[in-house]
Amino acid sequence: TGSTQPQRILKAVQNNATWGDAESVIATIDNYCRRKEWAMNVGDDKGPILDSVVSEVSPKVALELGTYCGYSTIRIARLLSPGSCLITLEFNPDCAIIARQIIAWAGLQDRVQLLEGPSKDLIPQMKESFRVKSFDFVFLDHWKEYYLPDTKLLEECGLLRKGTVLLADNVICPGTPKYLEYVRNSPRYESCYFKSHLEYTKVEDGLEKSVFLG
Ligand SMILES: O=C(CSCCNC(=O)c1cc(-c2ccc(F)cc2)cc(O)c1O)c1ccc(O)c(O)c1
Ligand SMILES: [Mg+2]
Repeated sequence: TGSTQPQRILKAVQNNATWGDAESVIATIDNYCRRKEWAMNVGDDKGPILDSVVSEVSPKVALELGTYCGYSTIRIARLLSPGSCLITLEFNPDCAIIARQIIAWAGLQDRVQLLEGPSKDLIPQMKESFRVKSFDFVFLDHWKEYYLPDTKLLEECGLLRKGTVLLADNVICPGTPKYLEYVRNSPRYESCYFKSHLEYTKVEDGLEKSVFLG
């Protein structure tokens, strides 16, 4: 029984990053995944685009779908102003265990709430159980075929407001054709594409930014 990839990423962080230093955690994970083993983090090519959108929105309440090891969780949380919070949903308990430790290593546990379970079950609980009025920013990075149903669920649950920004990873690779078609053709969204590359590779990928118009 060998180690899992999330366990190896955590070990790299514990061995190389500075406790409480989010930048060193991000750099450590990028170096590890570029040199040792590829992993599905948003990475250091798409990451700065994510950073610029988060900084522009400066959300008070943000949502991430798909935590994995917490790499993009940390990229987002390190840019939040005090008093703001990021809720991140992960369905895989083994990933959640690792992500909590990596988020803590970065010193960001006070701004992040990691919830375990399927997004389709957790999203309808946001208002009552987690006292969310609406989200200012949503980062979609979970199962690619769930982007569209979960976006519709967020709309139906009244969790999007005029101006909410959705940012979707992997719209080219692996691809999210149904989601793209929806946000690019719906009169309720203003969408634009940021061309980049699949993490740690030269393959094309990109982020789609979609503003909910209400
Ligand atoms: O995959 C999942 C479901 S959630 C992750 C969704 N994200 C992706 O699938 C995802 C995939 C790719 C990608 C993969 C192979 C390629 F050849 C090219 C691209 C890139 C990304 O940036 C992504 O975000 C999951 C299942 C069981 C578990 O045990 C668990 O830990 C995770
Ligand atoms: Mg991704």
